[in-house]
Amino acid sequence: MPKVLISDKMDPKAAEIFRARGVEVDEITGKTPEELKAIIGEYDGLAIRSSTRVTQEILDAATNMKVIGRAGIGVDNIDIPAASAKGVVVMNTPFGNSITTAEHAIALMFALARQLPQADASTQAGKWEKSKFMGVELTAKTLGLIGAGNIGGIVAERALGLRMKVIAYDPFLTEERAIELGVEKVNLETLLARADFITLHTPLTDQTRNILSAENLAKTKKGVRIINCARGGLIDEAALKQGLESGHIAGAALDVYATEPAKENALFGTPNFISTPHLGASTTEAQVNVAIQVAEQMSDYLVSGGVTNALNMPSLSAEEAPRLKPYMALAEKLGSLVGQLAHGPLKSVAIETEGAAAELNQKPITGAVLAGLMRSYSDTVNMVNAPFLAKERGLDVREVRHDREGDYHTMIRVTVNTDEGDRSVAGTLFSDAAPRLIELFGIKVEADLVGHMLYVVNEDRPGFIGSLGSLLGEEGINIGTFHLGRRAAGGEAVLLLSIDDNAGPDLLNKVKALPGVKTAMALAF
Ligand SMILES: NC(=O)c1ccc[n+]([C@@H]2O[C@H](COP(=O)([O-])OP(=O)(O)OC[C@H]3O[C@@H](n4cnc5c(N)ncnc54)[C@H](O)[C@@H]3O)[C@@H](O)[C@H]2O)c1
Ligand SMILES: O=C(O)CC[C@@H](O)C(=O)O
Repeated sequence: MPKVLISDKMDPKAAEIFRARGVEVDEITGKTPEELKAIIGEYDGLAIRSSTRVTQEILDAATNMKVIGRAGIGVDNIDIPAASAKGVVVMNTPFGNSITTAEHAIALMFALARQLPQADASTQAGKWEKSKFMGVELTAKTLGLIGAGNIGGIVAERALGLRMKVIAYDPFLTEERAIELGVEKVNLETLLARADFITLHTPLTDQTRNILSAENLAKTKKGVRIINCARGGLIDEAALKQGLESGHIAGAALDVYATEPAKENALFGTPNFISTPHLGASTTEAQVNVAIQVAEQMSDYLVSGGVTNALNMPSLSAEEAPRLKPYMALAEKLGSLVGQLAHGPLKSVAIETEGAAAELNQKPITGAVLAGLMRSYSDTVNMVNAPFLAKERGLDVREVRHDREGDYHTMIRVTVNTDEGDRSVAGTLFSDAAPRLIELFGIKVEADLVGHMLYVVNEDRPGFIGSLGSLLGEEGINIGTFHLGRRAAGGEAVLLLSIDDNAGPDLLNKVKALPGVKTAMALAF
């Protein structure tokens, strides 16, 4: 039974779902990195929010880890390249807390416009400072969105309902989507110059880090109010403080900080500054949503191989997964066969599908071929990290889906190109869904690719099979299955034998010494 650790505070629904789906679960929160490292090796899955940092070190200790699920959106607390390199799927729940976070941004906008926290504190202190808290209306004001994805889009909708004018800077926002949202697409300079309120809704990337730098803050309209419910690091906090103190910036409300937890921050106590402790996603509804979603997604993956909302792997629904399973087994075996047989550095790989295989999601088939192919280079390769490894090695990967009807109801062909030219293998699924090789380097040969195998290329001449059989008998090697193919009578022939043990170098040398043998190799599947 797969085992998952929930290491951040999460709605109890998550554990309920894991258990109901046959996944064992431990909830252990508040561990230090060292403590987490000591226990993480036991688990196949890790479910987190934003407190647990999944670093290279944690991943190194996570020897059984298959999937990390983030109950939320931002994955900047996970070292995704390190997880990918280890073959660990990283998933998030991209929509479960969007409305809640958008509402928090709107709440902070109102709080800034009417200085609600300050007015509350003053009134409860018995001061009744009615004239001190003169606010501004939102109606007819311009809201500048930096980032108009899921959350930015919802904020825009709500702001339009408040009769604000919404302008958006987002290099990936199409004109069509901007029209659909009812926002005006502008460049950053224009947004800075025109917005009365600016709200940030981008991830933290190399492009967005410090997007509200000292220089950009200086370009904002005097009296601007700024809201950040996205990520700390998007705003230069020192420059923001200066802007608030000088009065150029009329107010700022932050939910997120460059360093979290922000138990201390230079902004605290600055006039017109409002602060919440990363509460954007903190509503009952959002936490139930993300807990359910993360547990369902992770269970699907651990139990049936379904992949949803993965950041380092193509999606594969839980319904598709069982249909694809035998094809992926075939694809992996073909990749492995050609990887073991091809000599020299691989330059490209083409994966062709025909018949039923061509109607399926191709990405998992490609991932499985690459995993098989790369196994010769890495013991830890799987479908998740194989495409990354292939890319790292500069391997050109091509998928071709054929419409044509072939001899088989379904077929996958894998062709690799090396210094020796193209080498191709093809396979099919028999009615029992068992993968079978049907062609090897242009020679028709039908074989199961299982366990230890001996691959021999020889000249097709009478008596050869007998002499090979005698040699194996003398060496005490038991033959399981025997598959034979030849290019033409008297031409090149291929033998694939399944044997009980690995063929060691001594045996291979003896096989190679038999008359007419061109190649002999041990294969393993
Ligand atoms: N405070 C919280 O508790 C909380 C809760 C949920 C999400 N978040 C954060 O909110 C952010 C937005 O989430 P989302 O679901 O809307 O993400 P999203 O991916 O749907 O949208 C992000 C948008 O940013 C845009 N973008 C990317 N690079 C940009 C750039 N250089 N300049 C301008 N725009 C750029 C993208 O095109 C996209 O439209 C994320 O960082 C997420 O982690 C915070
Ligand atoms: O889990 C949380 O409380 C914060 C989540 C939020 O930052 C996110 O990116 O989804």
